[in-house]
Amino acid sequence: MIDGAILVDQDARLVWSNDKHVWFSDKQIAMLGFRSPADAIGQPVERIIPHSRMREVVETGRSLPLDIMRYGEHTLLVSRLPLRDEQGQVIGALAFALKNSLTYLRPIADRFNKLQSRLTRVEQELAASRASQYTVENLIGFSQPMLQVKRLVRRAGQIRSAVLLLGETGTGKELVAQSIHASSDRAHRPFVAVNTAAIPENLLEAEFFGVAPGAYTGAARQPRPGKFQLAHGGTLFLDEIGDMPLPLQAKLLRALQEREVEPLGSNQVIKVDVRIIAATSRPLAEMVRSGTFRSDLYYRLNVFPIQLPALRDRKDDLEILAPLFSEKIAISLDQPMREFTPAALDALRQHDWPGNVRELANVIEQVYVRTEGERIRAEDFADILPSAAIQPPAPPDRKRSLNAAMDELERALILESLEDCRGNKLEAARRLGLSRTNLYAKLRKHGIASHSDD
Ligand SMILES: Nc1ncnc2c1ncn2[C@@H]1O[C@H](COP(=O)(O)OP(=O)(O)OP(=O)(O)O)[C@@H](O)[C@H]1O
Repeated sequence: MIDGAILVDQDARLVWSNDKHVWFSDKQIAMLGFRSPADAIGQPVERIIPHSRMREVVETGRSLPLDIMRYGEHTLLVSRLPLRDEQGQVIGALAFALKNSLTYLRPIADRFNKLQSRLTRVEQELAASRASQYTVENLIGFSQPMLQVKRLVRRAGQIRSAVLLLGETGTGKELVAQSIHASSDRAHRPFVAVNTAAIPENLLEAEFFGVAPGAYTGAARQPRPGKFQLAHGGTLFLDEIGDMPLPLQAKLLRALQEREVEPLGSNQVIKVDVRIIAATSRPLAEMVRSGTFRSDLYYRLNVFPIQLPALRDRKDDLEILAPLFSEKIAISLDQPMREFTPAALDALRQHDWPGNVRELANVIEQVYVRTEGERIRAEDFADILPSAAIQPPAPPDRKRSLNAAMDELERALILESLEDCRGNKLEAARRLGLSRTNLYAKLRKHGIASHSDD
């Protein structure tokens, strides 16, 4: 009866899978550089099945007995169960999948598909809407920093306190805010986002608190609700909170403390019940010290902070993010999907990604638009990524000896490799094509400090 079954250990690493592989295609396995599905054993489950919820099962100990999910072209009915030892400790989890080809599942699958298309229609109608579109499964990544973010997101969904999201531009702050809302008990209520930096200062107050009818010349006769009123019962996402002018910070603090707002031109207050998620890419704590951000508002918002990692600090995630964006972009451009050559993935790892995941998506889109070919190769990034690694090496200083130039290049390559492998010398040696002993000798030769003995 079972079309797919997998077993993971308590760290959500794949321990076993049956030989039907409904969750992943041969193509996917090849893309990850594996020779056969057996090579996937021991890998974090999200590396093979990016949207997997098995980690949630091992981390929470709760089963997800009935879930309908789409994997590639299949609609699967998935049951996930935690496995416990005699003391009741979770030691892993088991998942079974049934394809909808089974006749007796047809009615449920048909109903699901019908509901799904109805949902897609409604979602399209609500495109500019107040419902959040993303859940924690849309947060892609299995690196340690990202797994920690997912844990905090789930935790934030269970509490009602304010959340402060800190992270560089493009690290997924809005995506995380939507995921928190979607996993909270306010999920069926509005999610309203307001970007402080995008609104002219003189309009901010009206935007936040609304306008009473006839409040000023030209104001409409109907009252105009502010974002607080629109988010009533749900979540208000205050993006770029660090850009909020000081006078408005005082008014915002008052609204949060009193749980009421006063629309512009009105002398009446309106009760509001909103959960606040604020975000900024600015150093808010420093701004408090320099007096450009109110400390009382900061403490009010900083109840449950979540720091989103920069992409350069979780480069392992590139290998799943890049193919996922490639697939998304191929679909949106109506082109066949292009896989990455290993050298192309390596080129992505060399880049520092100041614009983070948003930049990655843009870069891949540019490759699709500017280049041709079945696969994405390292050369395709030549005019797009300013990374030194993909540029031709700088012309040598003719006055130096060949030996000095070679030494300098060797030192730079070793340092770069160590940085990419986060100091893991065994891995760095493998990438450089050196034996471990040889690498150690070169570290000594170049005076590169050896901090760890991995
Ligand atoms: N972990 C992730 N998994 C999948 N997609 C991601 C992830 N992080 C970011 N993205 C994608 O990157 C883009 C930028 O994300 P988002 O707008 O949430 O970033 P942000 O931190 O709010 O940026 P800004 O500070 O510039 O507003 C979006 O398309 C989002 O879907």
